[in-house]
Amino acid sequence: MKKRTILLTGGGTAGHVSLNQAILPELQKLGFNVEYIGSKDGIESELIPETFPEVPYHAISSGKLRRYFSMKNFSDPFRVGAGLLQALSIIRKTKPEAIFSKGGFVSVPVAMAGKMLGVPVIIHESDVTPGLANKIAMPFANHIFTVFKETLKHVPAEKSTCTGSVIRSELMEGSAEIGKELCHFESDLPVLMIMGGSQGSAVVNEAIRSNLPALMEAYNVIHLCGKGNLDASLENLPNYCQFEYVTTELPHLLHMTDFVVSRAGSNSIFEFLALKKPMLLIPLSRQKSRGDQILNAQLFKQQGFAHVIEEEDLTPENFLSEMQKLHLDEDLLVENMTMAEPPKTSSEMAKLVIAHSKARYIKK
Ligand SMILES: CC(=O)N[C@H]1[C@@H](OP(=O)(O)OP(=O)(O)OC[C@H]2O[C@@H](n3ccc(=O)[nH]c3=O)[C@H](O)[C@@H]2O)O[C@H](CO)[C@@H](O)[C@@H]1O
Repeated sequence: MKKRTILLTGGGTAGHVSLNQAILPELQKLGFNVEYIGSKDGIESELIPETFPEVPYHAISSGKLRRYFSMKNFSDPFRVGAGLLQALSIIRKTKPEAIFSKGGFVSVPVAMAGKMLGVPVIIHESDVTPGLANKIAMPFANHIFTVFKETLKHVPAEKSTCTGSVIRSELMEGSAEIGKELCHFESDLPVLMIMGGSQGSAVVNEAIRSNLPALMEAYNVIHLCGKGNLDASLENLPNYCQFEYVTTELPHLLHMTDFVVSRAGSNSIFEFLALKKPMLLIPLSRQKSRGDQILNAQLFKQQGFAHVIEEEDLTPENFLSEMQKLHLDEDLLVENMTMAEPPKTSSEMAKLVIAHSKARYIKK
């Protein structure tokens, strides 16, 4: 019997791909054929074929939907239109039971095409306030899942459920020993991981590198600095290890980490919470975003999971004093995180997706 198909979509940044990476193998275990619709050159076009070479990857045209003026605002609607035609053709061929959309601009024409062809569309929103792509796609959705319960105020309540976070299972299974081999640290100092989101952050990189001598006295530093941001002059330092972007290494690096400094993208911060890593968050500012990371970070601070410093308040001097405060608060932060609601497993999330698809029964 031919396997039933689930179509996944989402991309642009890893934050719009990582949940798809988590549930994809679980959907396969449940007996479904999984196919992916992504953009031609977004991060998903690398991550999905690399991790799941057996999964058909359909690249479609996508255009950015901007809230500001750009000459591309005139050409991008045509790209979105082309993406819609391509998505319609892929959906007609694959006849999916459901489309699961993790957001990002590429997902908008896919959700629209799903609605036009009567395929259930399920959207996932991981930030407190919905991103522009998800906002546009919401009318086409049959159901919306949110990570934060506060998000339910910003989405149509009658077709939305808060599921909490979902963590890729491999992140829970790292080995600190392998992490140590990857970094070649020579001392036993505590390990500080820096993550500037999936793309790296110039502001976070500057805060770290301008304080490197002081930081290296207190920590072994793992710096995930983003594509194109390696600094050749910092190679071969004994307590500093920089990577552009890590994939299979991440679980091991996380397991050897004692403290984290990070942007406040939803996926990252829930991963640190699940692994109980005391974190100092530097959310993306309102000048550069809709302020979603500020809200994510504030909710984590209110629950006692994180310390937060806003980008505008960050100076080389107060960064070091914030690190000292984080260190002093370590036990309390870990205690609070231990009491947090555990994340959903990828398998539970995959079953929720199926529960909202045409296929309402699952192979036992
Ligand atoms: C600039 C921007 O638009 N940022 C948004 C984007 O962030 P971004 O793409 O940075 O998303 P998140 O922080 O949510 O997730 C990043 C993901 O990348 C992974 N990772 C990161 C670095 C690395 O080297 N290897 C690796 O695997 C993390 O483990 C995590 O799973 O999506 C988030 C979720 O919608 C939003 O909250 C952010 O505001």
